[in-house]
Amino acid sequence: MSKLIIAIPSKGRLQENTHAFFGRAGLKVDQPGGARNYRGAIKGLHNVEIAFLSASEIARALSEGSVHFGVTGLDLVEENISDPANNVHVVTPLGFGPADVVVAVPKAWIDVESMADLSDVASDFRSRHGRRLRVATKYVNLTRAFFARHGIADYRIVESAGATEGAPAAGSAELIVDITTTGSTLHANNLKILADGVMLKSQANLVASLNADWSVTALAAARAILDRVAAEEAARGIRLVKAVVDDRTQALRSVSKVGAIQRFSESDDANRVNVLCPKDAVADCAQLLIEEGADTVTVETLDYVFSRENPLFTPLKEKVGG
Ligand SMILES: Nc1ncnc2c1ncn2[C@@H]1O[C@H](COP(=O)(O)OP(=O)(O)OP(=O)(O)O)[C@@H](O)[C@H]1O
Ligand SMILES: O=P(O)(O)OC[C@H]1O[C@H](OP(=O)(O)OP(=O)(O)O)[C@H](O)[C@@H]1O
Ligand SMILES: [Mg+2]
Repeated sequence: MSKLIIAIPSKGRLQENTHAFFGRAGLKVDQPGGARNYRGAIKGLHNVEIAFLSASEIARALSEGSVHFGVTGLDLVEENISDPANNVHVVTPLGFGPADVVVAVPKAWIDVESMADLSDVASDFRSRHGRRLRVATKYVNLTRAFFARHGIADYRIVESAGATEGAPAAGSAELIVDITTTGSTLHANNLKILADGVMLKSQANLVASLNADWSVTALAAARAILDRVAAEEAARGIRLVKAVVDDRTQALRSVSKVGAIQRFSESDDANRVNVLCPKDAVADCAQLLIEEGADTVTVETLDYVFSRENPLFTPLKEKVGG
């Protein structure tokens, strides 16, 4: 029996939000011995083991199949995993860690605004200087693919491990490809993003490895985790709306137009309605119920909405067999 292994960021900007994400799903990540212990557990789930890794190590572990699930940035999935479509399955985006991978050039290049302009500069540069334009980046694979798509071949990649934005000023490259969120690092280094130079819009994702050992035990644990995650996700978009109306059947028909549905049959009071309503339609739903005779309509937020069909688990199960 092999446990389900989940890799979560041990440091960096995704760490805190990852703990919060599992917490919202009612899953408490335990790191016995504190931040220096690289193995942990989830309280109450005995067939789950947590591996604490850096965000880029998580992408590699998913690719190898040494972990079943990982939380990491889409940029790292696309950069560090060859043929991601056949090696990993993106379970769900997590709504945090937004960042764009972009092509940025010195602001002083006033007539370079697009990838087409850059293409011209690259050819000119080569004939004028007898060497190729240098692009500093750690996103080597993403850069190659993106530049090829724009027909740019006259360039050379200078691999950069950190402080990439400093490369043009330091003279080690002419332009860069890097990740940005607020843009303040680019701005501080007098760089601008090309108009069509956004290569990838990234955020943190829950990702499954297709190469891991998906034993019956691991798959059952995955289902338990994804049930909670899906239930929490569903609850965030839904409100419980309650009212007493003149005619329940007619009221339910009316609110079904805004997507509200009755989930529980009430035998006690023939005029009471309890409906689950999409969050954005709550005001319309309340209005319709008042038209159906309600004096008061109350709206409650929910912690979880569990369903027999799990939209996160079903596609995973299809991919890993089981
Ligand atoms: N402003 C940002 N800059 C860089 N990365 C960001 C930003 N916002 C979100 N991210 C995401 O966080 C991921 C990890 O970045 P972070 O710098 O936190 O990790 P790290 O601790 O440097 O990890 P590693 O040592 O593996 O590089 C990025 O790959 C990206 O997906
Ligand atoms: O657009 P901004 O909001 O300014 O953020 C972008 C910067 O943040 C990241 O560096 P990080 O701080 O992670 O340092 P690192 O390169 O050492 O990982 C990234 O590599 C950029 O340099
Ligand atoms: Mg970083």
